[in-house]
Amino acid sequence: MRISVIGCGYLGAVHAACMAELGHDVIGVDVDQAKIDALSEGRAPFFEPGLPELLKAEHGRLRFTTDISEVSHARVHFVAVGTPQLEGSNAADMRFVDASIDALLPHIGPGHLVVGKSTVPVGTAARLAEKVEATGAELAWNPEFLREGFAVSDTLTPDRLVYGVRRGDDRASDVLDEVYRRPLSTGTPRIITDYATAELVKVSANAFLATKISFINAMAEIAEVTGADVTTLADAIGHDARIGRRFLNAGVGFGGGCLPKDIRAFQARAEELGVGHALAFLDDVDQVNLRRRQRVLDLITDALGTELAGRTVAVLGVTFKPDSDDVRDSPALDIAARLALRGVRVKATDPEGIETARAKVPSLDYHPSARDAVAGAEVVTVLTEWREFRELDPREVSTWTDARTIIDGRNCLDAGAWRAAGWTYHGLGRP
Ligand SMILES: NC(=O)c1ccc[n+]([C@@H]2O[C@H](COP(=O)([O-])OP(=O)(O)OC[C@H]3O[C@@H](n4cnc5c(N)ncnc54)[C@H](O)[C@@H]3O)[C@@H](O)[C@H]2O)c1
Ligand SMILES: O=c1ccn([C@@H]2O[C@H](COP(=O)(O)OP(=O)(O)O[C@H]3O[C@H](CO)[C@@H](O)[C@H](O)[C@H]3O)[C@@H](O)[C@H]2O)c(=O)[nH]1
Repeated sequence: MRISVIGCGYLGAVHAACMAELGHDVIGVDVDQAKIDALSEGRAPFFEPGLPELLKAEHGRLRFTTDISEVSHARVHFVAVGTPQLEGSNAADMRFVDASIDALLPHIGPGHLVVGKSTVPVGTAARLAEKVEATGAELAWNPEFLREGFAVSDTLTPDRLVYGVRRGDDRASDVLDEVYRRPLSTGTPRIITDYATAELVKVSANAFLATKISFINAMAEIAEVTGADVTTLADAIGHDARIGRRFLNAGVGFGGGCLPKDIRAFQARAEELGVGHALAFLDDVDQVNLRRRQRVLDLITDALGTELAGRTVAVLGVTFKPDSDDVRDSPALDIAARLALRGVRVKATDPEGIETARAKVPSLDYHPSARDAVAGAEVVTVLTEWREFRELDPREVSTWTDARTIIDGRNCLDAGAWRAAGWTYHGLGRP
């Protein structure tokens, strides 16, 4: 099929490359010239495992452009532009979705299907359908559930596909079935529903995941005043199949370009709809999450005293999660930036996130390796659980620095091994 993908960021670039991998002819469009230049040269504009390989092996089926008129050759148009949090509000900023749909309209007509992938407030698809249908084209909403770090495999082998279509629009579902023929042939569940349900599936999934993380982080707060260990608690409750162990890792909490802004936008939309009370708990989910960042700052103050100016702290990991260079709403980078604001010399490192972090928080002292970052530090913190930090040998780290206080913001280290090597170990929600 001939496909266009409008918006080539973390979602769109992966989607475009994966659609080519599935055998489709794909044109990716973005307004960001630098991104398009990189993609056109076969370079991934951000770090995502597996994406460079797909960009190289595109078999002549993948092109990128800033010229939206080139989409007229395609028949299926995925919209994957950003929906960030509006400044000064919890709501989603819909400017990019609206602008991309307006830009598409002159180039589509009967036989074209526009497919929204961006995460949007419920009601968006119904609003946009009027514009799209006025050209003779159709609209579907096909929310995306990929995780950064696993974006390629999540797109090629999704755990489910959701199509939001106009009631009775079999053609839109048939076209999407054709697009996703390969994953469907391996038994991927597919749910065909209306626009509102599809939009809500997406934000409710993220709200549930955020709630699960904040639940365990709330237990961490209780563990901290009772001497209990939240990691053992998570293992124990996780054995109950109704609860499950995944997404019960207590630590500095959730960040990224999705969960934080999505739970806020969901609340904002519920308020607009007059049912804000139904999602009032998401405010607590957000607050529990943000308190975990303060907890790390408190542990550092406990170790160094309240006068932090002039002290030196090593921060291992600045991205919002491992295997990504994404620092959007990163708890790690937020903690580092708040330390720097208090006059701390923050020696930060990250396997892939130094440049993205530097662009946002230039005031940190960035280093290429953990060894360089910990040298001269008085406290060492691990704030993103990259494998190379999880596997640090505490005896070796002891030869790089005089520091003997380690704060494990992701509960990802072997506490016993660090203590045995002479370190004072602090996890989150652990004795
Ligand atoms: N990142 C993820 O893991 C992920 C997963 C599922 C869903 N989503 C959702 O997908 C959407 C995109 O997220 P992202 O992380 O890829 O954001 P992003 O900021 O990385 O990418 C958005 C891209 O859209 C481009 N853009 C903006 N206006 C445009 C226009 N008018 N025409 C063409 N391109 C335009 C931007 O230049 C940018 O490259 C959001 O709604 C997000 O919530 C993201
Ligand atoms: O037990 C856990 C699990 C995750 N996290 C944190 O939660 C955040 C989000 O993690 P994850 O959900 O793996 O990353 P994303 O790539 O942001 O993916 C989420 O957001 C995407 C965009 O909407 C969705 O498509 C995905 O399904 C959804 O998992 C990260 O900061 C993690 O460190 C925890 O603190 N504890």
